[in-house]
Amino acid sequence: MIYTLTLNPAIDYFLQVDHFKAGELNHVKADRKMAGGKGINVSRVLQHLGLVSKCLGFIGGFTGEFIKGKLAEEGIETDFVPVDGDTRINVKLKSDSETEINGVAPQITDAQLEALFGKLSKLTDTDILVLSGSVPGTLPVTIYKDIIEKVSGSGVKVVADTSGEAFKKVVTAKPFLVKPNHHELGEYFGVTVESFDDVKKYGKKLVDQGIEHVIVSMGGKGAVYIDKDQYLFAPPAKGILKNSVGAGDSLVGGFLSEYAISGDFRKAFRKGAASGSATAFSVDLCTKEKVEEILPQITVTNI
Ligand SMILES: Nc1ncnc2c1ncn2[C@@H]1O[C@H](COP(=O)(O)OP(=O)(O)OP(=O)(O)O)[C@@H](O)[C@H]1O
Ligand SMILES: O=P(O)(O)OC[C@@]1(O)O[C@H](CO)[C@@H](O)[C@@H]1O
Repeated sequence: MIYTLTLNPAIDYFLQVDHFKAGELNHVKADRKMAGGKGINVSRVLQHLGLVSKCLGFIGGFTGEFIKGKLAEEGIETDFVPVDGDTRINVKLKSDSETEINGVAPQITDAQLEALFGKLSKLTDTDILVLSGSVPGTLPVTIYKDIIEKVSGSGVKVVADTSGEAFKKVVTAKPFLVKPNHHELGEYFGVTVESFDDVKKYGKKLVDQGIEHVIVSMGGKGAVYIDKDQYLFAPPAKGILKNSVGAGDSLVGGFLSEYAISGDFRKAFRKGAASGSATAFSVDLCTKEKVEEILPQITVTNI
């Protein structure tokens, strides 16, 4: 079973405003509320691509009820730890440019954290655990590292997709796979990562630190896969950008949808890249039909 852990889920509140002006009254032309948070997005993509997964994490309040309802409507399994406060709302403002304002997490108590550890202790070597997104302020920034250390005896494969300090800490626990974007990779090493050579150089440094598989996503420039033997490039598909929110999660979801079945990294990387582009060209996260339409455009090459 694939488990996704979203410590900090959100309602993603998309607002369309014509020519947004800061400091003035703006009227919304259209809006949309989605169940969001990186791990939840991975589970939704897996569901769209025909794979079962289970969402773990902390959820609370009226916003949490909304998210649970949306996931139930889609038939996605969940096993959240309830918390007292309201799960956050993240504003995704689409106007002449895209602006994101991500909300603040509710309080998480020691007992609630223990309840999560209890669930994670049941995972086995046939499972994959995806750790995705930001860490709520009331949890230690080492939490993903702590989780990997706690589950390491079980043989569960851990995928990590986070940023900032949490990424720095989780890397030291050597997850099976990490998926930074090129900005996050640069931030980790204190450099600017722009070119493919930069991505290869710094991605390989993560492999040398003991991470078996590294995927660096580069938005509209595609993605690079690195392990100890090879560098692979997946180009972006051609299309009209509708929504970049969740493209990275779709890459992870698409990758796992193939890897969990065939164990073939090259095929999985291709499917992940197609899924990322499919989401970029969709209003919501990618569908199976959209991914299949895009797959022929993605030829993975050794670079
Ligand atoms: N404009 C685009 N055109 C084509 N493909 C895209 C575009 N944007 C993203 N993709 C595809 O999706 C993948 C993931 O995108 P990106 O690098 O933006 O992820 P991210 O920064 O982790 O995003 P998020 O955090 O919003 O999920 C890219 O590697 C690429 O394959
Ligand atoms: O604040 P975090 O946890 O880093 O990111 C959360 C988030 O921006 O990431 C997802 C897209 O990847 C959205 O669904 C969600 O709003």
